[in-house]
Amino acid sequence: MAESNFVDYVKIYCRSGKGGAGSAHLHREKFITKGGPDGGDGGRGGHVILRANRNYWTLLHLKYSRHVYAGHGGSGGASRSFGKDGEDQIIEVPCGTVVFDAETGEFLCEVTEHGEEVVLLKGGRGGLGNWHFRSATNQTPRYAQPGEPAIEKAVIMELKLLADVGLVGFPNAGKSTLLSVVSAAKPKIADYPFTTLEPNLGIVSYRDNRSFVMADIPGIIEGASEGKGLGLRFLRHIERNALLLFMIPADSKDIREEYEILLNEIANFNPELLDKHRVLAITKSDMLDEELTEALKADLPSIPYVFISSVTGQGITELKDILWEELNKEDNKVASLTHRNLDLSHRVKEEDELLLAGDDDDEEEESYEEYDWDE
Ligand SMILES: Nc1nc2c(ncn2[C@@H]2O[C@H](COP(=O)(O)OP(=O)(O)OP(=O)(O)O)[C@@H](O)[C@H]2O)c(=O)[nH]1
Ligand SMILES: [Mg+2]
Repeated sequence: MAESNFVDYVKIYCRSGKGGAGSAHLHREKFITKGGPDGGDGGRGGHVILRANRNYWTLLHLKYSRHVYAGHGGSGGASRSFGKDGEDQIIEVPCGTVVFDAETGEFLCEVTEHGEEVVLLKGGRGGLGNWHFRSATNQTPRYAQPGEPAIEKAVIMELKLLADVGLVGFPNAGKSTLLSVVSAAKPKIADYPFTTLEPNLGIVSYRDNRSFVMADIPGIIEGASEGKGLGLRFLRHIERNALLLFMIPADSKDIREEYEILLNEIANFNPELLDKHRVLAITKSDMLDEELTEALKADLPSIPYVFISSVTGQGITELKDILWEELNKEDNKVASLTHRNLDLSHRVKEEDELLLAGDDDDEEEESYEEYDWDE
């Protein structure tokens, strides 16, 4: 298989900048040999900052930037001159990026709104120059604070697509076909299971220039929660959707049973998914006549439903109406954000270990702890 452009997982080694050292300079002039202390403060070390940018849709641009180093703060100088602040490093990511500690799997932060910024690693504070340490007993202190040390951390970034409607269904149910008729997206469509191997997003335009986002994900089969088929890895992309659209073909052996299986699989992945509003689309309804349609209606799950055909266009407008109505219900305004600690162990590759092992840089340790910054 060709290498995918859809990157929803990267591991990056980040380091903030250390604070610049304060200066211990003593003032000197032609006729003043022992002037007062005039050492300036060190500059702040650069932060590593995460910023959401809606122009990115994947983490592909970060795939090969395995190290991100912010600049160190400059040292303070004579005449109370300040050291320069270290340069911040800004990592631009798509909205919906979640960051975990690569070693512990602990949730660190996430950004959802365009332009939202989070300081991932704080730069070290600059040390105070000796000028600050004058006292009645010591007019010429010869010490100054070192800068605060840098922070280093390997992080894992994961992308959770932000869509309003997530499509849930067995392979071949017609999910991608629907997306292709209601949006400009051009997902691959074929008459065999598992055509879709990675999520597709499409913008569905609705009346009066309104729109919503639909996510087409790979099909789910019974046993997916135990790893069958493509497993449930892609289900995290519907964790934050406001609404789940179940898609079951009209020629399904048993619509109700298929619905129960799907429900069960997603509940195994994350029970919170059951809190979401659900709508059922019976797809490929062009294969039905009126009599069959009525017969099927008699035994459907009790959620809003609509018979659709992506081929003839039957029910598509009605479907959009139902989706829009459900999306805008009072209790459905914000999709709940889940911060579960994902088990990342299966995704850490050997090369990542090598990458981490090679990162020891032997910088001299400064005895920073002696200084109580909060005093
Ligand atoms: N008759 C009919 N066939 C349809 C309709 N929608 C989709 N199909 C056919 O069903 C097959 C599967 O469609 P896809 O859209 O690829 O199905 P999918 O749910 O995305 O499948 P996976 O990606 O494998 O999970 C294709 O051969 C489509 O042409 C429909 O409304 N009517
Ligand atoms: Mg598909």
